[in-house]
Amino acid sequence: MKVSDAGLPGVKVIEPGVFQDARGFFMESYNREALLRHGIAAAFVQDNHSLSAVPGTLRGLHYQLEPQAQTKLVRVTAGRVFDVVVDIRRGSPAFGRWAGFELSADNKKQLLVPQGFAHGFVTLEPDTEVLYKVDAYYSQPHDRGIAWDDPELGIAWPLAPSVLSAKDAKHPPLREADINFTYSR
Ligand SMILES: Cc1cn([C@H]2C[C@H](O)[C@@H](COP(=O)(O)OP(=O)(O)O[C@H]3O[C@@H](C)C(=O)[C@@H](O)[C@H]3O)O2)c(=O)[nH]c1=O
Repeated sequence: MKVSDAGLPGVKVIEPGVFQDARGFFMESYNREALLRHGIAAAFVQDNHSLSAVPGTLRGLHYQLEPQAQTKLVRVTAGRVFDVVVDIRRGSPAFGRWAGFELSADNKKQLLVPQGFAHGFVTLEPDTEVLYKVDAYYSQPHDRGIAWDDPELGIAWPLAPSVLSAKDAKHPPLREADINFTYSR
């Protein structure tokens, strides 16, 4: 397993070791001890799985408020996404900065999204399936979003969304977002 820093503080790209043979492949998609060796101590409590049928489906940008903030470990098992994280921890030197990563069933890369980051993705292929672990349970009252097209974020999505939920069409820009994360170095 290879773990690399990925442009924003605490964001990491994880590349599991993949064993290919005549049957196909085998990999450990999650190993708590191996992640601990890289300082990733999140105690995951829930696994999520979504299917987006149409390329250009955009989900995001989502986060949960404290005390239900979530670390997310995101991967793709079918298709391909452009996955985006935004640092929304007030006081962070990277506040408002975004980073984007291609995650796919082929590259098997995983993205570690720390608490205090908004997260979203646009699918680049039909029938794309995204799986992710979270370390706090879903809580609808803590569920919040930021506009995917906030001009102050200036996210360079590789394609314009063709499918967006009614909820995701109505999020405020970061400047007006409800945020209660504290940044500590
Ligand atoms: C996220 C979530 C949703 N739900 C329900 C609420 C709703 O009825 C239905 C669909 O929810 P959403 O529209 O919020 O699903 P979706 O837009 O896929 O939300 C997800 O987007 C990505 C980008 C993330 O980062 C995730 O944390 C999550 O916010 O599923 C749960 O029961 N548990 C959960 O953990």
